[in-house]
Amino acid sequence: MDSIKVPPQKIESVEKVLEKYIPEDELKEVKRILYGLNRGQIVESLPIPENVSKLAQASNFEVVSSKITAEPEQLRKPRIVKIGIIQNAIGAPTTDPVHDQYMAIQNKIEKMIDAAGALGVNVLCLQETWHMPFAFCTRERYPWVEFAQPVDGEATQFIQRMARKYNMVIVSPMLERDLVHGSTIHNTAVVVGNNGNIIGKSRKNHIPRTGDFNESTYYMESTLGHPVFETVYGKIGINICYGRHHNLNWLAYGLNGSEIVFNPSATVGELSEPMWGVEARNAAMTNNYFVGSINRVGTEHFPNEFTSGNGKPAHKDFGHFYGSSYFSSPDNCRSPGLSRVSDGLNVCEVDLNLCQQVKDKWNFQMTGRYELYAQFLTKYVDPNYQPQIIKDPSINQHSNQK
Ligand SMILES: NC(=O)NCCC(=O)O
Repeated sequence: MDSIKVPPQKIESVEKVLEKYIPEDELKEVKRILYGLNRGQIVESLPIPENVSKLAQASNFEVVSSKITAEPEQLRKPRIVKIGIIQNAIGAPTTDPVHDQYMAIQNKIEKMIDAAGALGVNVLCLQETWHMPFAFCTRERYPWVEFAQPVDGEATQFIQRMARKYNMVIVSPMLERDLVHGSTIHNTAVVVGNNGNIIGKSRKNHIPRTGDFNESTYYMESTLGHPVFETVYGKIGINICYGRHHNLNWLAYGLNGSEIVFNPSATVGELSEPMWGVEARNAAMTNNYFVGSINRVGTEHFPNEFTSGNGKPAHKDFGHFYGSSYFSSPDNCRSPGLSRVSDGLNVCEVDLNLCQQVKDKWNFQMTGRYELYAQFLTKYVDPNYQPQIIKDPSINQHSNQK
């Protein structure tokens, strides 16, 4: 299909390139340096059962599975949770009728959730506004706003059915139309409990104003704070896409008690790919929770040209969404990633006890000096704030330093 074609020169993943060219013994060392160790070992990859492989092959998506463990404790049992993340291309051209496009994506997602169910996934998160193309580049209202749905609309009802079917908590990032507040639109994540109940919603805290990411044409920043959802499988926060560039945003989800933070995203190679493997890992390490980073995949072509005031010629696509969804662990290691070019399900079995164990080892919360920063930020947001700069008095005494 034209709208999701991937140019042949695109590499499938950095990992595949490393595995192809680096000899086995050196590869282990390269992986240790780049991906870290979990309790002294490279993160263990788990085999994919045949029924899941067959399903994935038939529906053309990749499945990756791994395991991150914690030390056994005397007083607490292990808290083993299987976390899943799904990345996908759109399912139909952006010129098709809105509801056909939605159904094409839902049909793909259903098979991937079936695979997650077969793997025993407990908590699953989909990509940012999973039920539509990421059309915000266009700044056109119609038909794109027609993809927006109320929190309890068709997309959520589908997710609720799947949650019940597999006893799974599912985070469903979607374009929400808030019927109670002037039918405004929001970039939202709905958290559906394992009984199919809607536990609540979180919204995107930071809206990008960069490149083609013209989302502020459609919706404003969240006013819901940093909610953390206590589910039967652990405490979950959702830091939607561009929020990953904001360290205080990650911090707040951590201070509210998250054990898993999802970062459902839509981002393109030219803009952010070197940041992708760094930001979430840093957040997991410094806040001592697991992070599931999800990026959509493929190139989405839109019918009309658009520009974004950045000097680029008018164009009809964002560029390539590079997928590469992966997990970061509180102990500095990370899981293997999904491909840069195809749909995929990444599953990681974790022991949530690791969060507390790493907190006790590094003491970042104890040494955090939050009162210092609270005072600083209070002063900083005062319009009369003066930056605390101590200038070298000798600077202007030298004629060559003006
Ligand atoms: N979806 C979104 O917020 N994208 C912004 C680009 C980025 O943060 O990489």
